[in-house]
Amino acid sequence: MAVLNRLLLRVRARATTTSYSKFRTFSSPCSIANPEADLKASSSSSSSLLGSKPLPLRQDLRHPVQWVFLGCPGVGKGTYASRLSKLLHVPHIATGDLVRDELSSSGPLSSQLAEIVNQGQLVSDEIIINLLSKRLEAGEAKGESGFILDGFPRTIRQAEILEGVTDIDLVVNLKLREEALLAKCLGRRTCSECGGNYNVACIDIKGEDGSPGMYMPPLLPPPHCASKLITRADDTEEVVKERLRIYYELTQPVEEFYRNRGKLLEFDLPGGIPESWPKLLQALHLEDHDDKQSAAA
Ligand SMILES: Nc1ncnc2c1ncn2[C@@H]1O[C@H](COP(=O)(O)OP(=O)(O)O)[C@@H](O)[C@H]1O
Repeated sequence: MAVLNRLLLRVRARATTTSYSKFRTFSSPCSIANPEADLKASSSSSSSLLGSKPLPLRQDLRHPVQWVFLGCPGVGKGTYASRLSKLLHVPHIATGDLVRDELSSSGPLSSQLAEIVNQGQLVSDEIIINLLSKRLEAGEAKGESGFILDGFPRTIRQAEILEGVTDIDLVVNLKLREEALLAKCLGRRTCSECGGNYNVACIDIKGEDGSPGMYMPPLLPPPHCASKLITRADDTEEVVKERLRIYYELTQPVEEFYRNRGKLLEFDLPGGIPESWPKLLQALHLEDHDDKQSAAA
């Protein structure tokens, strides 16, 4: 990660340069252990890797992973990325959190960011790379290595920048039925004291015309958080719809970018956390991982 950060800093310094290919200087320490076995395993799960290259799964977990989580607003990227980061002992770096931290500070960017974020727009690549570099720098000082990125890259340009500075091992594309996304965003709550994330939405989609139903129970806060819940300013119906529109326009092409490189793992969430978590672990070949209970805590 130290190298990634140094390279991102160089990108930051040259934010106006259009070609980033010159920053491609090293490859990931992670290796593919058994792509053929992985191909078989994945064809029997709810996930699929549609790229032309062998599956980049079952990597050597003695090395820290370098993963990216993609998915629409409300799909649960933060929830699953954070659980996996505990399991794999790598930092979960969510650019949305970095933006919100900056927003709540009295820093010079704060009011400029508020306007952009509260309209559901993306902030500039320059600002995001700046925030990401700072976060990586701080992590490096603490001895962090590897990462699970959530919310970055969000545009083809960001994906090209990232591809130019490091080797991403795997991109997990979380997918959830469209009907559930808006409700999930509108139901999101955070405890203003402990930062715990909850969801008060109860998703109950009835199966019809051969399509299966889906039930996602609310994730309710414990009593000591219940009176301290806050809602994100950008989780209003109008803004969520705009964020979804922007996702389809600017971020969905990033799926194709990684699919073409054989790095994309498509994972359809079958329901709530109790149903989805074990299946996700299975798709990632982590079902036997020693620490999986602690990650769920
Ligand atoms: N990689 C990024 N590029 C540009 N803007 C970003 C990026 N990551 C986060 N943001 C800004 O932060 C906001 C919140 O991000 P996030 O929490 O990831 O939202 P979501 O729930 O829509 O996935 C985004 O709507 C956007 O304004």
